[in-house]
Amino acid sequence: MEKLFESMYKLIVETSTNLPKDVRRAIYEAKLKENAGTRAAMSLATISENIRMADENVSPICQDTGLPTFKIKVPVGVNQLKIKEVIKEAIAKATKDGKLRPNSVDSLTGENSGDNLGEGTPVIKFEQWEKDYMDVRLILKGGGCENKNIQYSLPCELEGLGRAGRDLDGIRKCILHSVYQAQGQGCSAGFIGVGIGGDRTSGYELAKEQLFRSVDDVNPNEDLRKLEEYIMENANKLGIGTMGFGGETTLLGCKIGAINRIPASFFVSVAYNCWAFRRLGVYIDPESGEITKWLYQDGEDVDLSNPPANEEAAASSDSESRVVTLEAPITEKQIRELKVGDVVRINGIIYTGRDAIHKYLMDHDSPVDLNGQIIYHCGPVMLKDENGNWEVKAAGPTTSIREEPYQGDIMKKFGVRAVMGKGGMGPKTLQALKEHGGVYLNAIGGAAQYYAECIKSVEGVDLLEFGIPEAMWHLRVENFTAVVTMDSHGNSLHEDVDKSSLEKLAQFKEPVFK
Ligand SMILES: O=C(O)C[C@H](O)C(=O)O
Ligand code: SF4
Repeated sequence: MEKLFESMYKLIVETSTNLPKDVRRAIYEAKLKENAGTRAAMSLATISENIRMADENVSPICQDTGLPTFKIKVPVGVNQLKIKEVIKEAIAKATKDGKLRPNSVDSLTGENSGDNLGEGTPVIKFEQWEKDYMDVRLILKGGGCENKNIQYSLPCELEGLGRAGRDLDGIRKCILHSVYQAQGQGCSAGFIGVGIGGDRTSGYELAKEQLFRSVDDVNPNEDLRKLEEYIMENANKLGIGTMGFGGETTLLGCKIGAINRIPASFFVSVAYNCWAFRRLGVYIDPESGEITKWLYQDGEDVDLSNPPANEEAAASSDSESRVVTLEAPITEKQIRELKVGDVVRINGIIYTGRDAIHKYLMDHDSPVDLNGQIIYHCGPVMLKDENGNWEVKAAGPTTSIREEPYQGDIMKKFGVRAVMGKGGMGPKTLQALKEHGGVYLNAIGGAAQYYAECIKSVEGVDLLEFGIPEAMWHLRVENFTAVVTMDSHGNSLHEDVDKSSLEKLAQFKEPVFK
């Protein structure tokens, strides 16, 4: 198996940088459905451009590597311990090469291991089979969408939908609800894997297993096939859309599996995956360790640049949008002029800050003067070049709602005028934006290459002891584009989309599957 290391390294790099063909086709279909000039069309154009750039740069599609998870089938007698060792080496090398973000963090101390290895990381699961080759699959599922996974215990009461009973119709309601509750926070439009039955653990396992099905396969179980079709058709009527900006496509794929349960339990488990659905697979010759076939790469190759990604035209033809240039330090007057729907282009310095920084700033001084500044919720992939200078390899936004308990207080304490991330924030932040004079800017989640290109230099870093993703990076940007989705006048696009999608959800209250 002397070629196994090379094969595993290739699988990891391809999975992180090259979106599979079946996923590309689903995104292409979504693009065709959106009207030119809408925020959804503009976001999908950015996403498409990002996919192209990741390919070209052989760099991560999204900065979040997730918890790399391998599912491996081996012929009887193949040494699984050896395979595990080789995979770990390949993961460490891919991290060192900037193809993965160091993402393995000690849960108690917060220390980042730096190489994606540690207790429980990566996840490697084996099964034996009768075939004479190995099947190795890898999924890189990021944290934002992982946090939107949900498990229902039937019977239950669901917002908008009422009672969900222990039958196919109750399952239908849970799945629709799972899409509603994710809103844009898991970087919609998403793919869902649903597991019916099992216990809390095996139910989630089954849900994740569904994500390894090809997007365009057909469920062999007739009831589940009908349910998958129903969900695809109707979840897309919720109007959540790309990034939760509203639009025609909210869901790109739905795969459902069922296993037995015990009489007292009835779980419906949903694994939500963002549009950056990075999962690939290979067949491996167990003698040489060589790749004999790539999976998910059959079928038509779509051209995602078609229709062309003309963002400028899209932004200006949207009657709601004006384009405003921002450069810190920003005054309260400038901020109060911004309204939900405005497109901003940022030039100058922005500072990253995510979970560790927000917690830290609550009871410490800031290492830099944040008065009038912009905080970017982002945990980038960074590498040092041969001269010892930091280079940005990927830098899309992270889910902002995690900072909800801190954000308003921090803006007021330090005079921050704008925070940028994705998925929006809640009522506490909205209130603070109003009182203090601030805005929330929504960048396109997962567009890590697209934004990395807007970063012209790394001017400094503080609190690097928190690890690369959690440090405060000082970034000089040019034409960094985002949309105002919460303003200083009490308006929130996220609140509006949540409300209208809940109303739409209620239209699915009546039984469909008897
Ligand atoms: O950790 C990140 O960079 C982002 C995360 O995947 C998220 O969606 O919030
Ligand atoms: S930032 Fe968005 S696209 Fe990237 S892993 Fe998180 S949920 Fe997925």
